[in-house]
Amino acid sequence: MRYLVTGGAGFVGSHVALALIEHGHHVTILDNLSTGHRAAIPTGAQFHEVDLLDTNRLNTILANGPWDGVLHFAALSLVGASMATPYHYLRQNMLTSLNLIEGCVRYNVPRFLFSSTAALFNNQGNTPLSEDSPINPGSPYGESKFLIERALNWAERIHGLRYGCLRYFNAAGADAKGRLGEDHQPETHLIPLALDSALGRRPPLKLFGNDYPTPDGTCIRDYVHVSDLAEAHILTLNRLDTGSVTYNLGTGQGFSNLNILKAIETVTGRELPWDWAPRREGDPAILVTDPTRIRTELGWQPRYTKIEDIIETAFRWRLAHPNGYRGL
Ligand SMILES: NC(=O)c1ccc[n+]([C@@H]2O[C@H](COP(=O)([O-])OP(=O)(O)OC[C@H]3O[C@@H](n4cnc5c(N)ncnc54)[C@H](O)[C@@H]3O)[C@@H](O)[C@H]2O)c1
Ligand SMILES: O=c1ccn([C@@H]2O[C@H](COP(=O)(O)OP(=O)(O)O[C@H]3O[C@H](CO)[C@@H](O)[C@H](O)[C@H]3O)[C@@H](O)[C@H]2O)c(=O)[nH]1
Repeated sequence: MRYLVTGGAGFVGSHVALALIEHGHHVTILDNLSTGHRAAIPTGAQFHEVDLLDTNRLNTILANGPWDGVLHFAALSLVGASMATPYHYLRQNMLTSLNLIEGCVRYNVPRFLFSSTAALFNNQGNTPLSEDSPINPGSPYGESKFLIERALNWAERIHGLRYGCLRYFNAAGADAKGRLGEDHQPETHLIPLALDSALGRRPPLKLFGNDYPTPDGTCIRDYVHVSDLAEAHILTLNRLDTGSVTYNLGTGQGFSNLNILKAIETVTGRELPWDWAPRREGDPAILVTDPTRIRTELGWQPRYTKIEDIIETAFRWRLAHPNGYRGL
C-alpha cells in the first residue's frame, strides 16, 4: 500500500512510519519540521518538506497518487500552550486538517487515519473513559481535535471517506531498537523532562499541582508505548475496509504524576530532584481509558504493560542521544 504520513518527522508519526515500512508499505512523509526532525524520518520513507497550509503543494502531492490512505499526525499538540494561544491552536489545527480532508476527497484517497486525543475528555471522576464518555474538552487543543473528528464525520456522510479516529492517551517510550525517540524543543512532556532532571541535565522538575481530586493530589494519566500505538495504526488501517471507527487508545492503567517520578527513580537508579509548582492551565485531573473496544474489535494488545518498561526505552534513548536528534 502507498501511504501519505503527515507529521512523520515527529515523535508518534516517525514511529508509525517505521512500523508501516516494516509491514512492507510505501511511506511518503509530509512535514514542515516545525517540531519534527529530518533525522527522525525513517530510512526508506520519501520526504516532502511542506506546510499543510500550502494547499497548492498539498494538492499537487495528493494528485500524484494513487494513495491508499493518509495518516494525519501533523498538529500543534500541547494542552498548556493552547490555553495561551487558543485561536492560533484552533485555526492551525482546523485549517491544516480541513485542507487535508478536502484534498483527500478531491483526489479519491479512500482511507484517513487521524491522531485524536484523550484531551477531548475532561474527567474529574475516577471512572475509566470509554468511547461514549461525554466529550467536554478542557482546552482549545482538545476542542480542535473534536472539531476535526466532526469534520471527518461529515466527509464520510457526504463523500464516503472512510476514517479512523484514534484517541491516544499519553504516548511515551521509544523504539526498542533505539532507532527513534522523543525530542521536542522545548520539551514539555513529563517523562522526558523527568529523565533529564534525574540525569542532572536540567534543573529540578516542576510538578504542576497538588490539589487535584485524586488520591495523592496529582494528575493521573494512562501512558501507552509509542510502538504499541504504532501497531494499533496498522490494525486500524486494515479495519477501515469494513467502515469508519473511533477508538480510545491507552492501556487502561492510571499513574499519578508522583507515581511517574518514583518509576523514573527506579529505572534510572538516581534521585530525581523536583519541586511543587502551581497547576498548569487546561490539565484534566484524570485521563484513563477503558480499552475494551479496541481490544475486542481489533485484537490490539499492548506489549508494554509495565510503566517501568515504557520509561526504560525512553531512558535508553536519552542516554544514547543526550542532544536528541540535534547533530544527527
Ligand atoms: N504525544 C502524545 O502523547 C499525543 C497524545 C494524543 C494525541 N497526540 C497527537 O498525535 C500527533 C503527533 O503528536 P507528537 O507528540 O508526535 O507531536 P510532534 O510535535 O512530535 O509531531 C508533530 C509533527 O507535525 C509536524 N507539523 C506540525 N504542523 C505542521 C504543518 N502545518 N504542516 C506540516 N507538518 C506539520 C511537526 O513538524 C512534527 O514533525 C498530534 O496530532 C498530537 O495531537 C499526541
Ligand atoms: O514539567 C512538567 C510537565 C508535565 N507535568 C504534568 O504531567 C502530566 C502529563 O503532562 P504531559 O506529559 O505534558 O502530557 P499531557 O498534558 O497529558 O498531554 C499529552 O497527552 C495528551 C493525551 O492525554 C495529548 O493530547 C497531548 O498531545 C500530549 O501532549 C500533567 O499533569 C502535567 O501537568 C508536570 O507536572 N511537570
